[in-house]
Amino acid sequence: MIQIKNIHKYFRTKEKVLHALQGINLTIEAGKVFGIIGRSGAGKSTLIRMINLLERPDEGEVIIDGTDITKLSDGELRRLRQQIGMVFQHFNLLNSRTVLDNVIYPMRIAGVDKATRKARALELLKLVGLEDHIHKYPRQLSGGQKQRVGIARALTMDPKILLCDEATSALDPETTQSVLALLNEINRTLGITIVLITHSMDVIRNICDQVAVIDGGKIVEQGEVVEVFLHPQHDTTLALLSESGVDADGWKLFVHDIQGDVIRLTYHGQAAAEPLLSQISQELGLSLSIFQGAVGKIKDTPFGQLVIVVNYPEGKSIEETQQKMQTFFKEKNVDVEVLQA
Ligand SMILES: Nc1ncnc2c1ncn2[C@@H]1O[C@H](COP(=O)(O)OP(=O)(O)OP(=O)(O)O)[C@@H](O)[C@H]1O
Repeated sequence: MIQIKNIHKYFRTKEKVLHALQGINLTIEAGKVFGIIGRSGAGKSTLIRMINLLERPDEGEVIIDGTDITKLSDGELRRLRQQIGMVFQHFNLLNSRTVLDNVIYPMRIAGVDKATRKARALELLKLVGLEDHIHKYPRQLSGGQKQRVGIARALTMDPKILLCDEATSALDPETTQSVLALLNEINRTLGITIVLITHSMDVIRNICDQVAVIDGGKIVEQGEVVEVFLHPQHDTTLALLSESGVDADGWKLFVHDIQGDVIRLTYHGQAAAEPLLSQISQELGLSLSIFQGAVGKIKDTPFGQLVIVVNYPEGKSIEETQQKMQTFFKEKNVDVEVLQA
């Protein structure tokens, strides 16, 4: 487990002092994929680099499996860093060395014997799907292939933690998907904790279990990805979601044409597979129209979010029908918000 406790970081330049991280607290459970999202300059890189102390905090603690790593000696820190792999946005490969040599390199520095390091490199290059490219040089590879080399290299010392610093930002959408799928597989099969930073909600939605939203050096929202996606609280989260096409307020465009109650239904898991709308409309004689909808997957969880307009049948108590509708959705674990009545 990684615990970041009340971290502060200041950058001092000639002109000013910048308070880049302002009291960050995070708990990252072992074996999870944890995403940190924020805009440019929010403090993401500074924060992720605290986890292997490439950046040192001015205040606060970074505790990994019970040890405050800010208190380690240089030798202890060197050993700890071997357990923390890192993947970079621009791959950071050695251009004059082959793919195989790039992966062997960190093991050579760590003093692993020749036969072991070659066998391990070949095994990892197979894992990332590059067994046919081992004698090529980085310039002969696509962006996605270069990142796969970066990932293989990060895994050489059997790390417990993999830090991904904007690992897919330089890649096109299709290649991004395949690299994220690889990271997902590594997390699942090897049980490695992954911490990634990104400015893309799609990356978070695809592979993260938990997310923290950082803005101006502070965490403004954090939680399970499903919760943060479906019930965002902070303006920054809403803005980031809206930029990635999840616009919770689109229905307002039609507000003047709407007659009836406007209701947002949010559901995930089992409820996504049930014909809830036809069931409730038949049971209570409701007239329902869908004004806005999003259905999809958040990591492995199917979800749906619908904005519907409800008109109640004549001759029955509206309050009673509303009550029955609320009870029905509650029993099905569907969250109901009345947006306009
Ligand atoms: N070594 C440094 N010296 C001075 N200021 C720095 C230094 N490193 C980062 N900063 C400043 O700290 C703030 C946070 O930077 P950081 O790189 O962590 O943000 P980020 O969210 O990763 O941004 P990006 O997405 O653009 O990489 C920024 O205002 C940045 O200019």
